[in-house]
Amino acid sequence: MAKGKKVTVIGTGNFGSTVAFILAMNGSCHHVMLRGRNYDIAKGKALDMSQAANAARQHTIVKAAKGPEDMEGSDVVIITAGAPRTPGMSRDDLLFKNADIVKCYAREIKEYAPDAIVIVVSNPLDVMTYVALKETGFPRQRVLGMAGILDAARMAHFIYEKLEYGAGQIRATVMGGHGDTMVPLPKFTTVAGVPIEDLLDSEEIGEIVRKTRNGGAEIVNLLGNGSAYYAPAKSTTVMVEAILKDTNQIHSCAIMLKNDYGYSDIVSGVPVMIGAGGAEKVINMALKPLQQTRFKNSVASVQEMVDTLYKANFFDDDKK
Ligand SMILES: NC(=O)c1ccc[n+]([C@@H]2O[C@H](COP(=O)([O-])OP(=O)(O)OC[C@H]3O[C@@H](n4cnc5c(N)ncnc54)[C@H](O)[C@@H]3O)[C@@H](O)[C@H]2O)c1
Repeated sequence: MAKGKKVTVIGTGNFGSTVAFILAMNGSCHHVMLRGRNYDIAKGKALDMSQAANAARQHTIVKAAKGPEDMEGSDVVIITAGAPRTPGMSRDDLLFKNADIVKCYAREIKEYAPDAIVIVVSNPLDVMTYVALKETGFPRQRVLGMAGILDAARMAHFIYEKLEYGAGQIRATVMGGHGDTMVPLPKFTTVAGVPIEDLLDSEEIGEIVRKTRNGGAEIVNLLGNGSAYYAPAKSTTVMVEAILKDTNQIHSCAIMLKNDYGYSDIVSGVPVMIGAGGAEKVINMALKPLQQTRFKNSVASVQEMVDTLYKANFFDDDKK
């Protein structure tokens, strides 16, 4: 009998719990394994979600992992564990703290789920994806970061706010790193196939681009404690389902670049065809000179953080 699909979610905070819940509600896979620091909390959430799956008439069973060995047989592993930035903590402090967390879980994945496709969501996203790739030693096809789908969804929302029509029909495209230097691409954005450049003037589009870049921070400021998780979690499950269903659809994801857009050995967000093998293909689009410059700046900001890790001898294999 063919085995059912299994997805492990590492981290049972807001993001991890919501990802697991959506997978259970959609019946996206047979098993969801929740791996958290506190087994009782993971178990309580797993029971709650399994019971919700029954209410939703879905077959998905959610379980709590007692240890890393419970990741065995995972088709997909999602890393959501990450410490929040606390008062007095510098950006670099957070970088090292989360890099340590991702390193630790990446090594567990390498040992216990060596065939899995890894999706990283912990921030700073592009650097954490880089760390997961280096520490698992997996091919780049099997280590992806989630950000572009979320950033595109945010851009689509702000376009809808401006137009007041077309909700659900807006296809936005965002490239580059997940942060202030992300590159929203109005040129590749449409409403039911109509280019937004035909529907909005350049000032309106500029405002949408600024709002998209600030989309995460806006929610952080409103919540006062913690960051967004509904749209991020939904965006992550889009990637998981593309893998499990082998859709070969194109989504913007963070991936190690290999002669893509003129860059290599650095992670950034680009359009990727996702299927059963993970990133089946990177799609190289023709960018305008201004878009090329913005993408270059975005790559440079990720490179700076990666260089900080190398300078501190963070990687055991410290030859770059
Ligand atoms: N990629 C994106 O677009 C995106 C969007 C939103 C949030 N995020 C990131 O996702 C991550 C999780 O967000 P959240 O809202 O779930 O946060 P949260 O605070 O609700 O949960 C964090 C989780 O990480 C675990 N954790 C914290 N420190 C740990 C440590 N030292 N070792 C092991 N586990 C540890 C916690 O136990 C908890 O399960 C954060 O890094 C956040 O910045 C990314």
